[in-house]
Amino acid sequence: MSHSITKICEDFIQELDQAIGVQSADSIFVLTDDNTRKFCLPLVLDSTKLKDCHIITIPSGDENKNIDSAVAVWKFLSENGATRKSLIINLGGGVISDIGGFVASTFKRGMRYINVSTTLLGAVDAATGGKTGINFQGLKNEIGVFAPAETVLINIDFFRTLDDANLRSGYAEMVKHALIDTRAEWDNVLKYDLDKIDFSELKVLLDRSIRIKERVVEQDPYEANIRKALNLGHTFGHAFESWSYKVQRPALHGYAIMWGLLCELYLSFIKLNFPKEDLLRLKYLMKEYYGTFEFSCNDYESLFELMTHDKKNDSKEINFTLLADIGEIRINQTATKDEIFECFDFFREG
Ligand SMILES: NC(=O)c1ccc[n+]([C@@H]2O[C@H](COP(=O)([O-])OP(=O)(O)OC[C@H]3O[C@@H](n4cnc5c(N)ncnc54)[C@H](O)[C@@H]3O)[C@@H](O)[C@H]2O)c1
Ligand SMILES: O=C(O)C(=O)C[C@@H](O)[C@H](O)[C@H](O)COP(=O)(O)O
Ligand SMILES: [Zn+2]
Repeated sequence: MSHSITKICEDFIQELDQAIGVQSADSIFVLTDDNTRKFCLPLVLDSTKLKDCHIITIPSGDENKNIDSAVAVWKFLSENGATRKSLIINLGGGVISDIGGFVASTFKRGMRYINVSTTLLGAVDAATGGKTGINFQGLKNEIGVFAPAETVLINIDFFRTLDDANLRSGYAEMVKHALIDTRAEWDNVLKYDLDKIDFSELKVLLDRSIRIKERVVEQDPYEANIRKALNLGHTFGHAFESWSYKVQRPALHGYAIMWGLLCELYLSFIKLNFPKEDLLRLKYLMKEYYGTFEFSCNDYESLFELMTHDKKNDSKEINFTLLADIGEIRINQTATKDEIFECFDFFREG
């Protein structure tokens, strides 16, 4: 699998025109959700390359990252003459790039796609690296394929219409990237002031954060080994996220991952001696900006059951990526049910 370079654009329309131009597509489909149709599409349509494009819109939100949305997009492509030489432009956050990438890579066994990431989370993480897919039966990304975008374009200006919650959600994946990288990057990311969003500072951090992901994906595109580092926080995090929809208290992906990171750094602390002061720094950040997720000990079994579906698992054991220190990645770690429940206790202690 070859990897595209993710670009933070200086002149977005010029870069978009160029990215579309090199594809020589026979027709172009722009996939949006309700919000990106309203906030982002008008700017994108300034591209002369898009004057005859088809626009497909699906409802926003992770609850719509499902087979019904995929079917709606496949149907639209089929009824509007899409061929293998057509191009999809995914204009949106992680939900749009995950579904759009999945639909593109399966329609007629594969058409090309470009991600134009309009959320911080999409820009720092989801749009890059070729993981595509949909949720299924209450499980995150249960169905999907690895299929990279031709190009990933980021226009920081799109982030200006994001609310604080979605900025924080994206920042959580930047925290994850810093944790698997270096202490210097961890310090830099923690210094960023979430109370006063400065977009030019964010751009510098974002660029470095994307490169952390790109370096990992380059080494192991199909997650056979080191790419599992990018899943730090997700064994617990995806269980929290799935559970949040079950109990009708939906949590944004990045919030669930921040909660998952706290549990997994605690597990790292008890099993690998991860530094307590860094665990507490993360706990402080979480409490200040992400709040907590309420559940009781009666819910432990259900959360545990969700963790048994993690894609990193290869037997009856649950697979974690843990850290011995900042940047000291230990993949393929396991934990007993008692240890996992101890993490839930620690999380609920507040
Ligand atoms: N494939 C991967 O490697 C990968 C990595 C991380 C996360 N993900 C997936 O990404 C998804 C989360 O991504 P997300 O946080 O971008 O979610 P999202 O795509 O749902 O976007 C969040 C919200 O912001 C709205 N929005 C998007 N752009 C906007 C803009 N510019 N202005 C105003 N509103 C805007 C959306 O409509 C939505 O309501 C999850 O499904 C997660 O599983 C995938
Ligand atoms: O790119 C990766 O690899 C990741 O794990 C990035 C994660 O942030 C992302 O949430 C991903 O979708 C999780 O994948 P999954 O394989 O655990 O479903
Ligand atoms: Zn994630």
